[in-house]
Amino acid sequence: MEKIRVGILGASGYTGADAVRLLARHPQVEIAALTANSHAGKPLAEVFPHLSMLKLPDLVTWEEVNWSKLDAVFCGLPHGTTQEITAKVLASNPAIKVIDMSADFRLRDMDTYAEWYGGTHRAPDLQAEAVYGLTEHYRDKIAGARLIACPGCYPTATLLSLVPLVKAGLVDASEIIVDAKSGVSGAGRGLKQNTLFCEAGEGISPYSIGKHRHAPEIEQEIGAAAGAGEPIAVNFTPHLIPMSRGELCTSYLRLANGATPDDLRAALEAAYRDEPFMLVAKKGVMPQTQNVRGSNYAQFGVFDDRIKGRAIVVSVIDNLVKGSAGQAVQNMNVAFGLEETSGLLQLPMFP
Ligand SMILES: NC(=O)C1=CN([C@@H]2O[C@H](COP(=O)(O)OP(=O)(O)OC[C@H]3O[C@@H](n4cnc5c(N)ncnc54)[C@H](OP(=O)(O)O)[C@@H]3O)[C@@H](O)[C@H]2O)C=CC1
Ligand SMILES: CC(=O)N[C@@H](CCC(=O)OP(=O)(O)O)C(=O)O
Repeated sequence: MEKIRVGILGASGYTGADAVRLLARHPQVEIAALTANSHAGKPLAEVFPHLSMLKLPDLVTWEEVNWSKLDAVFCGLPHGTTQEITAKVLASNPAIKVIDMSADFRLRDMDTYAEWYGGTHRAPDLQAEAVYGLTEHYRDKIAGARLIACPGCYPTATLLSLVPLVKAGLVDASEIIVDAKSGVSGAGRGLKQNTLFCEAGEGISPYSIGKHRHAPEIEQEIGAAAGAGEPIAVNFTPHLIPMSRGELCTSYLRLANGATPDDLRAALEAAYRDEPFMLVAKKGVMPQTQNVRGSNYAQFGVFDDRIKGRAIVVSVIDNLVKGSAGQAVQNMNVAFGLEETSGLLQLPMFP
């Protein structure tokens, strides 16, 4: 079988670089193009010395890429920039499969997109075409898709733990509280004051309280799991914590239809029995980010709440792997009919 020729847009960023790291060892992939913005013209090894052992094309601007020579494109670009670039890529080569790691194509409702991303979408036809790339729950659609919108890292961690519970009617979808923590790489490589060592180290800080753009994304998918007409409300608060990668989301849930926390754990075990990357912790075992660091695994734990009728679910992922580049590679594998775990079986790094 001929190798899939892949281009990675935004290879000088964190998600792009992690896509390079994974795809460089993928047996069915050839990395044929890498793009950057301010770093265009450099070898990737100059930006990321940890990848210096790889033979790779130099970084170029996306305008310099010959799309006719590619089969798949991974986009690790800032949201807002991806929609126009994707429209040009697909106009130039309609056969390319685009696997987008940005937020540009995740929200299906145009008004919701405009409200949370500050304006009208500039490629509405593509937004309508895009398939939400939460692999474990949209595998059939991803298999036939040309444009895959990979979920945000927080929605990935949250939805993987909650969708099976909502689908089974075990929790009240109108009262979900998600308390989320992310390592600093979640904010990208660009310089931002709050991610400086002096400001992010030695402390933990919430941000976007009550108004983070991942809340409507999580609600969209909880709504899809609950079914039309069901009331949905997700309270979502993210925090920045001083570690480079990893994400932990704690969901506080009201039980429904007489369910117990043990029923929730059993539902997750049943939903994910045959899933290669989903780990449901045994009763009493605490999920922690170190258990999945550097890997495409997600781990979930279900706990009793002291308060009757409630339960607490904890999920962990690596934001740059299952939360972006790894899930993107998993989606490419599904879209091209490859073994879904291909290139993704690295074990977590510990300590
Ligand atoms: N970090 C994370 O954990 C996650 C991020 N995401 C999403 O993935 C996308 C990329 O994130 P991340 O890798 O963290 O971001 P980074 O800031 O680390 O990287 C952004 C990349 O985009 C390039 N770029 C910036 N502006 C432009 C432009 N106008 N035109 C073309 N290229 C441009 C940069 O090039 P250069 O450096 O050369 O200027 C760089 O390669 C974002 O949409 C983010 O929201 C999704 C899930 C998780
Ligand atoms: C720590 C941090 O800043 N995280 C980012 C989320 C990163 C991500 O997965 O989301 P998108 O792909 O939607 O950007 C944030 O809260 O905006």
